[in-house]
Formats: sequence, structure tokens, C-alpha cells
Amino acid sequence: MQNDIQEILISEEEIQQRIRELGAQLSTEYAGRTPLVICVLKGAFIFMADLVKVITVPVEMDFMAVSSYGASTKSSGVVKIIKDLDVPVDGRDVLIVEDIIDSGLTLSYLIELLQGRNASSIAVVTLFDKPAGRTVNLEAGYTGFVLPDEFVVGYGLDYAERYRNLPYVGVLKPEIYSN
Ligand SMILES: O=P(O)(O)OC[C@H]1O[C@H](OP(=O)(O)OP(=O)(O)O)[C@H](O)[C@@H]1O
Ligand code: HPA
Ligand SMILES: [Mg+2]
Repeated sequence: MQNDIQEILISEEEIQQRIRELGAQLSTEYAGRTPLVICVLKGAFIFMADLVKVITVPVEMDFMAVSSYGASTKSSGVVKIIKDLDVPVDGRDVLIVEDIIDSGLTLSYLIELLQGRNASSIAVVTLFDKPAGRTVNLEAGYTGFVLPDEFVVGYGLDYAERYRNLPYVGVLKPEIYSN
């Protein structure tokens, strides 16, 4: 275990097993369609890579970068678009891939944006959900794991840009946080 990690909440094996289940579920749901799968960078890049490999219907992919946490463990409340999509979404079945839903601000902003661009359907798959963090009313159609109300890192999730490369999800030792 990495030195800065106090506790592993979900192991690499549990994550990979759950992703296979989500992939099977989504493949059934999207049978006969070609969804546009949108990765919400940066956090979702590892989940996206593992998930699309276990989806068996044809997919197209695009990437959007948004940020609201910076080097803090609390949302700034302002969702900033760093990189927009390359392709139009009008008339498309859009599947948004998120690593975590916490306050819900990032997703509610994205969903509104894509609705305004006339996507024909919008669904959300998130690997982690922290319902206790919610400040807006929002739920994903597909969720991997429900987490307790703690700031977590690993499997794409960062604290001040570090720890994204851990293959599991865990909680940092309290002395690592500077705020
Ligand atoms: O539900 P919310 O409270 O909005 O939190 C969830 C979002 O916050 C994180 O992104 P962040 O802004 O840290 O950018 P990053 O993905 O580049 O780390 C995470 O990856 C989600 O996209
Ligand atoms: O618990 C978290 N960890 C990392 N990034 C996050 N963004 C929202 N919640 C979290
Ligand atoms: Mg982050």
C-alpha cells in the first residue's frame, strides 16, 4: 500500500469485477445503438479506459475536461470547462462517464449543457457515488459503488493532482491534507 494511504476502501479486484458488471449492463441497454461515450477528464480517464473494453456494442468516444476542485477537498462551486467536446451531440445517445458524483455540481452543469445541444438521450455511469455530499438533486442511472462521506483518492481521483494512478480507492492520512 502506498505510504500516504491510511485505508483502502475498495480494492483493485472489486473495482475490476464491478466494471465488468457495468459493461454487461450497458451492452444490453445500448444493444442496436451506437452511443457517444463522453469521458469527463481528468478523473474519469482510468474508468473510461477499463469500461469501454468491456462494452460489446459499437461506441464512439469523446473527451471533455472540466474542473471545480483544484487543490482542495471541497468543490469551488464553479465548474470550469477546460476542453470542450470535438463532435456535435445533437441526435446522439450520450453516455457520460464519471469517476465520482459528490456535490453533483459537475454533472448537473454537464447535463444541462448537453441537453441544450439537443442530445437525443443522456445517461450517466459513475464508478463512485457519495450521496452525503450532494448539494443538488441528482442520481446516476448506473453506479459502481456508494462511498462514505470521506475525501477519497485513487483510480483516477486526485488530491492536488496526485494519487490518480493508484489501482484502488482509499483515504489519505489526515496529515497529507493541507486544508
Ligand atoms: O459532484 P462534484 O462535487 O462536482 O464532484 C465530482 C467531480 O469532481 C472531480 O473533478 P475535479 O473538479 O476534481 O477535476 P479532475 O477530474 O480534473 O480532478 C471528479 O472527477 C468529478 O468530475
Ligand atoms: O472524494 C473525492 N476525491 C477526489 N476528487 C473528488 N471530487 C469530488 N469528490 C472527490
Ligand atoms: Mg480532482
